[in-house]
Amino acid sequence: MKIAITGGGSAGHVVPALSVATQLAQSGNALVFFGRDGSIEEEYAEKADIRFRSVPSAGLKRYGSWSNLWMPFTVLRGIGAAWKAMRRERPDVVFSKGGYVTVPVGIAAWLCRIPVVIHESDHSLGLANRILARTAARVCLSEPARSQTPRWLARKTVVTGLPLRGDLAQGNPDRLRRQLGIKPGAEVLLIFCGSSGSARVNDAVRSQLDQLRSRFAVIHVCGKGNLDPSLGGTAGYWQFEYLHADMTDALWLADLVIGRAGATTLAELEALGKRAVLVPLPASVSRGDQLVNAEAYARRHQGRCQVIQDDDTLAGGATLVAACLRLAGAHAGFSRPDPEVIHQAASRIAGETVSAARPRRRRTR
Ligand SMILES: CC(=O)N[C@H]1[C@@H](OP(=O)(O)OP(=O)(O)OC[C@H]2O[C@@H](n3ccc(=O)[nH]c3=O)[C@H](O)[C@@H]2O)O[C@H](CO)[C@@H](O)[C@@H]1O
Repeated sequence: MKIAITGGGSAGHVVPALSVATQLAQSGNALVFFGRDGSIEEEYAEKADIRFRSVPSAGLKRYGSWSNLWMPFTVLRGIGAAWKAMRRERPDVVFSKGGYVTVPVGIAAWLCRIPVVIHESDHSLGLANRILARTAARVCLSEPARSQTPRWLARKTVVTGLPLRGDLAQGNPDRLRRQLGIKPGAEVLLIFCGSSGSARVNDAVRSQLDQLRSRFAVIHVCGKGNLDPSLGGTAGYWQFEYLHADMTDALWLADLVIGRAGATTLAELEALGKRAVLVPLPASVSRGDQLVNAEAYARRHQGRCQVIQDDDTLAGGATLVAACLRLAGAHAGFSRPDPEVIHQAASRIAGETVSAARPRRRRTR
């Protein structure tokens, strides 16, 4: 069977999309990835050796931008490009993980009568998924989204869970510890804010670096273009723009994590039983899903998670340090994840995708 995968804009969509893709490839399906040129999804598809088709797309900027005026035209151009590519590729089904690039791809698939299976990770459907849900053959949900889904969708929803990164069960923290030269027994603080980093959290961390270094070995993943060269060589502090293959080892190695509250990140922290200080993305620049994610996570992990708002309290970083120190002594409770559990959601979604495929008609010459 040939299956098209789409999803992108940020690793929170791309990492789970690739976990599903891996399951589909392992059962012998041919894959093609639809995403934006020069995007994070293209980078990941290339690394996974999946053929890539580029589709122009644009998302709605929530903070009122002139570029919103062009957005409908770009999406129309994207639908045209995706339609042409669909006609050429003739996939049997499309799996769509979310992100604005999925809108033109999903609409083109619908025009070509190719079934689309979508997945939502957050508590409520994102804008792209809200658009595609009407025509989708199936809507897969991670557990939290179940109660928030509109009734008219119930007929085609399936609770599958959130597909975790495929290598999450195979962390090798000692390898990374040795590579960085972190002393055995040192408490490790990992800071990463989703896939793109956060200038505000970076500033808060760097303004309190001495305090943090006095207690932790600090691994700071700060996002593209956010390295601070003046801090290069600082003892007990390692900065990275982004971690690819090393990400799982870093998650395993961490005793405590400072992060945003993207659903994919939280699912990883939960699977590994990590303590966390969460700074959810505020509603002023998002639909507010991270605020709900963070609150629910903190409720489930009382005493092991603290939520700090991304407002004036974050500035200066003192609250961040206080939260880290408070959680530093908490019970570690690292859980070695069961590989079967790690792959469960991805394999369920792969199953849903295959079963939603249209029956192949014999080609007439
Ligand atoms: C700004 C925005 O729209 N954020 C959304 C986006 O999150 P976003 O893509 O920012 O991030 P998530 O936190 O959900 O996931 C990040 C993923 O990137 C990986 N990673 C991160 C840094 C790094 O250096 N290397 C690396 O591999 C993490 O391990 C994780 O798998 O999708 C999520 C899942 O739908 C949503 O909940 C978020 O609200």
